[in-house]
Amino acid sequence: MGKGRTVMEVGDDGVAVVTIVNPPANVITLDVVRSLKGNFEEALRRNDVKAAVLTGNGGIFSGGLDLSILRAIQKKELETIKVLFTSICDATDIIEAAEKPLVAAIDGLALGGGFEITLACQARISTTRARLSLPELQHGVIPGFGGTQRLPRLIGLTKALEMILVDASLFLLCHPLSKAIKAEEAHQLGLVDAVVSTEELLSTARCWALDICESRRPWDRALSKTDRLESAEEAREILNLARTQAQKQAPNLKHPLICIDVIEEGIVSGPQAGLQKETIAFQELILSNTCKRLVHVFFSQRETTKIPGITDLGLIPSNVRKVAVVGGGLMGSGIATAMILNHYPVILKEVDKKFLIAGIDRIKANLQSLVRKGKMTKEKYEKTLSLVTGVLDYEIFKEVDLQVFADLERHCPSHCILATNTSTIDLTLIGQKTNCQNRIVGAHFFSPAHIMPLLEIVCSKLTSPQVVIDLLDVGKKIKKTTIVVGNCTGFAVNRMFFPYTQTALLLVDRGMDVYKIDHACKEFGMPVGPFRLADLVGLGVALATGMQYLENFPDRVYKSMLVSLMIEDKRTGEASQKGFYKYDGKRKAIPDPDVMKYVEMSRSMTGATPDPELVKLDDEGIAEMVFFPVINEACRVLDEGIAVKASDLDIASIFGMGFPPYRGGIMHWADSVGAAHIHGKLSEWEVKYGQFFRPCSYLSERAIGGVPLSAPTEQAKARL
Ligand SMILES: C[C@H](O)CC(=O)SCCNC(=O)CCNC(=O)[C@H](O)C(C)(C)COP(=O)(O)OP(=O)(O)OC[C@H]1O[C@@H](n2cnc3c(N)ncnc32)[C@H](O)[C@@H]1OP(=O)(O)O
Repeated sequence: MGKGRTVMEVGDDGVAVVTIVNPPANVITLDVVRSLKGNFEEALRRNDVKAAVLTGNGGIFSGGLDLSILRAIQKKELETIKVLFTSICDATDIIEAAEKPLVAAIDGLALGGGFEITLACQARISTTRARLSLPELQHGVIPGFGGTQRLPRLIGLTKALEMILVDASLFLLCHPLSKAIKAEEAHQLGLVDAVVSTEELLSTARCWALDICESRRPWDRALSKTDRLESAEEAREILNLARTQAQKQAPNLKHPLICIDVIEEGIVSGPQAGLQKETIAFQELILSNTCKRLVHVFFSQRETTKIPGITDLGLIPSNVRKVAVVGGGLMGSGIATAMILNHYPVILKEVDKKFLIAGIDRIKANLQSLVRKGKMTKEKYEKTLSLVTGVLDYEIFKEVDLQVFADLERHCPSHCILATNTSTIDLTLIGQKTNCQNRIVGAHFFSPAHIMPLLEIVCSKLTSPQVVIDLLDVGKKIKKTTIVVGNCTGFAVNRMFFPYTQTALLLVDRGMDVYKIDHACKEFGMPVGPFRLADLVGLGVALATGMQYLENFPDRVYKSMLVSLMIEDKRTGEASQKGFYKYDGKRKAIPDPDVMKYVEMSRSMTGATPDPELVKLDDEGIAEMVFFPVINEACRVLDEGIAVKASDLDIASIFGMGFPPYRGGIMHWADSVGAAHIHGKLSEWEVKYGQFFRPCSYLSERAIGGVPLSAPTEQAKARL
């Protein structure tokens, strides 16, 4: 938080090069800002300095403001907020008002506050690998170092909004770089003045700075520019459209709307008024629950790869170079696509030619969809597809480093990792007939595997730490968020997911409307409700998973007949165009009154009587009933040691289940609601509706002891 610095070197040409040094990401801390300000003041004072260049050390310009500053402010550990803003405003004011030009030399990433500082410079030169982005909204804040005012003035309102707002329903799950502008595009937009090689970066920036100084190039001050701004009327229309979109995409979030108001203020009342409003809004937003939860998500996501007893052993990842995928069905082809998209050559093995062609066709379809969406060029398509080799035998398996399981021990080299994508089957059973249990690991992808961001790495007690390290490395290279979990039926994500549908089925048997439940879950922030989800994955899969759970956790499975009855009548979900909804062939889900027929049959078969109290529940009440059993199961997962820490379950729930990130993840949200309240409700429902709701001992003990559900076990024990 308080580390990092800038260093200044003055050359014989009269150019001072100021470099941000704060590895690994050159984040902006108070020390960096103070040092930056000190360097500029010195450069302005010195007679031997005519101009300055600002750059970052080690191939990255800056990863933006140090997010732990936000966390410290939220925990009230620090009174830095005013100091920080005064310093940064002073620094950008100095840059912008200076009589000596400052040119930004950008190599690699320039994100958030780091990028915003470059906008106050008189010019920006970048390398070809530069990527510029304003990911602040992903953290529940808005650009706070002048970005809301300078960016629209440099590239126009439409493009600036595109960069700042992203798709509000998706941005919370996106990688901060997913909407980053690449060097070439930045150049076309006029955001970057020249794109050069890494070797030429500093020399070009120095010359550019001197050229400005000697009036051979224009002296651009972003805040005084108006030529790229739309007319007042056009601006109003664009901003209103942005508001409508933001509200539609993320109705539970306020900060995208606040951001639009701040931008508008600058256009209506001028840049100084805009800057002032930006500072006030930024400071208020830091203390919002949304920001607190999203910052928690940022750090929790990075914590998932820190696993005691595995990642602290000093092991170095082996270089996995080639992957074999056995089976080209939906999952296999998705996994193969995820691999080739990230440059891994893949051998796809099938049992016969027909299946092999079908598997390759699925991969082609996955890639073609990216081409259609403009995310991949035709040339890249051919190159990517050429990384797949289809085979019908094991001849070339001797070359592979990682294969997605069958009992192939004898066909693969002795270092090969054998990874299974099973979502339920016990790993030790899978490896029973091999002599390499230490190389057997679960690589649980979520469908569609090339799109869903989570990879659950499942270890048995026999899996070697090296294998986990290697798979974590592959996971990072294929851009997945990874969580490492223990071995049990359903692992972490599916175990938490199961009660989601189960409670919904129970509620329907007790009188509630199918669509009311889905609606309440969507209002809560889930991408789809439990019934729409069941249609998506297929009712057959939902039933089979139910059977697995019945076998393994019979005490907490609610035995509804609804899904079986619908399957019997060939209502199997979206694939058959009817399930809990009817489908119009264009993926639109339409509520179907016919579903009531099955609901009534199910109610009479299970002997469940509608409960008038339940029928009256509002959206919030329904969400509690659906999610408290999910929390209960998450507590069991933690208690059994399947997950290492509560924050891993937060990440698993967000990236695997679609739990709204702005609620901080399942355990973080649970603690905000309070263990005592959750425990009280579950106990009440247990009495009314049966043992399905019985709170587990972990939850009961913590509720009684007043210990947060996400507190580490030792802390909990110490306090109990
Ligand atoms: C006032 C302003 O408008 C407000 C802001 O600037 S808000 C901040 C905007 N910046 C961002 O959102 C960028 C956040 N960072 C990232 O997206 C990614 O870390 C990155 C793309 C920079 C690098 O990714 P990658 O190479 O995969 O490395 P990653 O593991 O994520 O980060 C390396 C380390 O830097 C830390 N880090 C990176 N950016 C950070 C940031 N902005 N604040 C604090 N720590 C940060 C990470 O926590 C990690 O630390 P660790 O090794 O102790 O876990």
